[in-house]
Amino acid sequence: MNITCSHKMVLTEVHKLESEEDVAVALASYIYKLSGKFTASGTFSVVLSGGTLINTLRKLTEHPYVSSIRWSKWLIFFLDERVVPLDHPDSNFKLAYDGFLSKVPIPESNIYPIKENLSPEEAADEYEQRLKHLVTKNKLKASPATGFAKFDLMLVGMGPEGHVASLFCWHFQRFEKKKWVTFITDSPKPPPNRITFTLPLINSASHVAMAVTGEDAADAVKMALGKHANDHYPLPVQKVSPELSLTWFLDKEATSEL
Ligand SMILES: O=C1O[C@H](COP(=O)(O)O)[C@@H](O)[C@H](O)[C@H]1O
Repeated sequence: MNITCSHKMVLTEVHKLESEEDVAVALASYIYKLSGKFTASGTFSVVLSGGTLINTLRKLTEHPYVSSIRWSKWLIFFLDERVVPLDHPDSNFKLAYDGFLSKVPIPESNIYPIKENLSPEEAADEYEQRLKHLVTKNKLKASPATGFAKFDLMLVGMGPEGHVASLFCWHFQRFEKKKWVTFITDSPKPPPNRITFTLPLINSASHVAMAVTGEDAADAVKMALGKHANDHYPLPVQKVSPELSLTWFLDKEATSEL
């Protein structure tokens, strides 16, 4: 494991693990410990990405975690979402529900999917307003440093070209500075219509765990963590810098180019 500190004093840990199974085991243990810390005194706000991350969470649905985590204190949000009905095969909510949320006792009222039947722009605005309302009602913390909502933990996956959430390399959404949630109608990865947390919102979180597995991710992992990381036009993943800690969970294939 490597440990470094950036100029923002973000603790960065890199766990290079043997297999995807080892990543799932290590990620569950990490989440369990953080959950214990936050739920001892309040709620635990968790943001889920879609993609392979959801399957990597599978150990949480098994013994010993399923019966020992204080699930009733969890609040669930979505890092990005495809603008499709919630029961559509492309929906990140459906993926998360089928693979994770339906298997653990988180109260339905603590889960915050996007609203259906809105345009991408309307859906992004609606989600942002809902987050702001939750901050006003003290159901979500706010970052004193940025004023954005401060989620306790974001669980983030990465696409093979280094995208995180629905922030893609050659798309302007990655440079958004003011909005909390924005939208895209020409996503290079289908489906085209999506909403996404912006980098300032992502970087206001306390903790981010990056779970990245498989050979397809190796080039982007090299760009993000290798000696010759591209500082001139960094990949979206290289701009992830939460307030307290950034923890990478990688399998052997994902680190094969390091
Ligand atoms: O489209 C998306 O892609 C990313 C990465 O997915 P993966 O399958 O390569 O892990 C995902 O994190 C994001 O939530 C999703 O909408």
